Amino acid sequence: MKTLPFFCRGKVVRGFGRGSKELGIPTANFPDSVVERLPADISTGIYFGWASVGGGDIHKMVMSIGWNPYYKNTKKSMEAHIIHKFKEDFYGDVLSVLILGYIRPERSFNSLDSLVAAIHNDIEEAQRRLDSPEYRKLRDDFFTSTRDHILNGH
Ligand SMILES: Cc1cc2nc3c(=O)[nH]c(=O)nc-3n(C[C@H](O)[C@H](O)[C@H](O)COP(=O)(O)O)c2cc1C
Ligand SMILES: Nc1ncnc2c1ncn2[C@@H]1O[C@H](COP(=O)(O)OP(=O)(O)O)[C@@H](O)[C@H]1O
Ligand SMILES: [Mg+2]
Repeated sequence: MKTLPFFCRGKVVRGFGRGSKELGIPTANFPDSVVERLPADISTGIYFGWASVGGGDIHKMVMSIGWNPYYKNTKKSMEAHIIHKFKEDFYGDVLSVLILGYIRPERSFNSLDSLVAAIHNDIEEAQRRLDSPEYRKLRDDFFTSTRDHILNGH
C-alpha cells in the first residue's frame, strides 16, 4: 500500500455504541469528513499504528476501516481501539492516528465470540509488530513534527 504510513486527525464522534457494550473493546470513531478523505488505495480492512488523544501520550492502536460486515453497516467507518486504559470517554477530543501496516480484511463471523477473538488476535499482532525499531522511529518522526498542525495526509 503505497500511501502508508498515513497520518490523519479528527474529532471523535459517536458510533453505534457496540464497541464497549457488546464487544468489550471500545473504538474511537472518526467523523465522515475524515473517512471520505482517505486515499483510494487504502482498502477496507484492519490496520495497526500509533494514536494520540488531544495531543497527549502516544499509544499503540488497531483500526478497523470499512462496513463492519458482522453488523452489515451501511456507512463506512474508521474506528481505532487504543491499546491503553483511559480513565474516561473522550468524545469530541481530537484523535490523531498514524496508520502503519495492514493486518487482514474485514469479515463476518458466525458468533460475537469469534469476532471478539479475532480482534484480540489483531491487538496481539499490533503489540508485537509495533515494537520494531522502524515503527518506533516513524512514531517519533510523525508525532513530533506534526503535533501543531491540522492535516489529513501523509
Ligand atoms: C481491530 C478491529 C478489528 C475488527 N474486525 C472486524 C471484522 O472483521 N468484522 C466486523 O464486522 N467488524 C470488525 N471490527 C469492527 C467492530 O465490529 C466495531 O468496532 C464495533 O461494531 C463497534 O462499533 P461502534 O464504534 O459503532 O460501536 C473490528 C474492530 C477492530 C477495532
Ligand atoms: N482504549 C480506548 N480506545 C478507544 N476508545 C476508548 C478507549 N477507552 C475509552 N474510549 C471511549 O469509548 C468510546 C468508544 O466506545 P464505543 O462503544 O465504540 O462507542 P461508539 O459506538 O460511540 O464509538 C470512544 O469514543 C472513547 O470516548
Ligand atoms: Mg466506536
